[in-house]
Amino acid sequence: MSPPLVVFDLDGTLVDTAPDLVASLNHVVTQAGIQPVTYADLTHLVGHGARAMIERAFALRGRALGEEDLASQMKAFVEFYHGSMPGESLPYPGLVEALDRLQDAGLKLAVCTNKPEMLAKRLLDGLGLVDRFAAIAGGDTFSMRKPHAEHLLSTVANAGASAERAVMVGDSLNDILVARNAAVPSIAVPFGYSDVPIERLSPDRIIQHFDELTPELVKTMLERRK
Ligand SMILES: O=C(O)COP(=O)(O)O
Ligand SMILES: [Mg+2]
Repeated sequence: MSPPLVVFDLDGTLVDTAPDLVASLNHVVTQAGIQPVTYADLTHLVGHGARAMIERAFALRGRALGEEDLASQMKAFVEFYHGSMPGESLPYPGLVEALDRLQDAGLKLAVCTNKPEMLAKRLLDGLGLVDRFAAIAGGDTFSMRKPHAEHLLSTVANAGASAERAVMVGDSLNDILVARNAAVPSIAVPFGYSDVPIERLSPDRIIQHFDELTPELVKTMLERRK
């Protein structure tokens, strides 16, 4: 039997990327003469990939971007964000200890994020976490992304695991939906960037802190789905 696999979302789940996302977004929007975005705006902006984030940030201030403008703003954003990584972004409290615990018990780990793969890998590398994961799939790794089941199922396959032995941990709607679409149990964390209280998304389990993420919890959730 293949070892259990714990698949994590990135922004708002593994890492608090808010300070650098806000700074990088504001680097592009202020250059375009638009009012800066705030931390409070992030719950509406993050979770659907970098392109959608930029489009939404401009739309917040009533500015629609054509394809060409969007592409050049995206390029400026990626350059700035990539160049400043890992910046002030930090893993959430207890995360590293939780990863240790899971790995020590023989569980495998993976990342399924809508962030572009190159940015996800660079960020995790900057934080010394990249080698922890058997697979890291971004929003542009496959032709489908969260909430499409294929994003999670292909991440699981790339990690050499089986969907029957996987759980998904995330902070917002697309994470809970992708898990449901792929028939994988979901664990939600309340400290990320969801625009609605996560209870409303009906995850299979909510943990308040990574201290609660144990091999036993994962195994219990996998048992229950049989
Ligand atoms: O919107 C993004 O860029 C990524 O968000 P995610 O890591 O929460 O999927
Ligand atoms: Mg997230």
